[in-house]
Amino acid sequence: MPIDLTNAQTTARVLTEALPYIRRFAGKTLVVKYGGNAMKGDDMIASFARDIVLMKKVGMHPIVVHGGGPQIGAHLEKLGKTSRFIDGMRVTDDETMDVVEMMLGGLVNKAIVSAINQQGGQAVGLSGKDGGLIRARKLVIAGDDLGQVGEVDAIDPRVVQHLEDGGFIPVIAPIGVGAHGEAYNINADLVAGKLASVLQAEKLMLLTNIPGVMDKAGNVLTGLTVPQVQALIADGTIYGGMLPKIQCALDAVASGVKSAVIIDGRLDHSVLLELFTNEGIGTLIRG
Ligand SMILES: Nc1ncnc2c1ncn2[C@@H]1O[C@H](COP(=O)(O)OP(=O)(O)O)[C@@H](O)[C@H]1O
Ligand SMILES: CC(=O)N[C@@H](CCC(=O)OP(=O)(O)O)C(=O)O
Repeated sequence: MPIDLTNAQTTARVLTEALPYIRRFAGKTLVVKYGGNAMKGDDMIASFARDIVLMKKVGMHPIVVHGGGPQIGAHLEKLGKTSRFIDGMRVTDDETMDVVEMMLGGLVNKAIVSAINQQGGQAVGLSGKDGGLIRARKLVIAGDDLGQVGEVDAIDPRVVQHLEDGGFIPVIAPIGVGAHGEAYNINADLVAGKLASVLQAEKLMLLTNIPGVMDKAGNVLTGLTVPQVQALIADGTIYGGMLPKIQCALDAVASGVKSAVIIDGRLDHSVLLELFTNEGIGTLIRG
């Protein structure tokens, strides 16, 4: 339900409710993964950017990791190429890798950087190649060759920490660099999860195009423990693109990230509603 901030009483209530959360997260790093399905159109990106800038202004350290799967797909289509996916990963030949690098490192990254700067923030766009941020190796799945699809080998967070210290908001495209300087296409959820672990982030927020993890009847499961997630995977309630996402969330909380949340990034102010209200939104996973 949208909040009516033209009403003074509502505004006062919202601010009173938000204050303890602002204090709690001040000075803390939060990794926000912005999925390609939640960035459909300038208004959605502007709303996301407003939330990120507000986080920064009240003293948090948001770090954005973005996807762009649909945007890559649309461009490949223009070139007459259709993608094949194995376990949610786009099989990436050399030509596809060029498009991934152009779309993620270029167009999508700069659209987010620009939107944040428009809202009064100071964003800096990076790919995993910059400052040696993401070292990657080829992802090997038994029986299949995914081409230039990578997995994270190591993260060197220094460039991100320098940007944080300087008051900038890092915006990271999920491209890794291999031992010989070659580019790898990495699922953005994987990068966000690993970065959150390495930075020991307070929270990992995964913004997608569904209201949260749902049960078989379509109800959003607002809170999940690790054993509950395992049961939902085992009985097939969680499948497809949700599998790598939930796995990243589990890995992150297992490695010390306080919590991970899967929320609907298409909602106006989804990030603020999750962070600053008692109920929050989406599905929260704790260790
Ligand atoms: N139990 C579940 N609850 C919600 N979504 C699920 C579930 N199991 C599978 N999914 C699928 O996972 C999708 C989200 O993953 P994905 O499309 O990869 O997101 P993104 O592109 O934002 O990373 C949902 O749109 C839905 O189709
Ligand atoms: C290997 C692999 O599949 N990489 C993804 C990278 C982008 C991504 O993860 O984007 P979303 O978060 O919007 O899905 C791809 O090529 O689509």
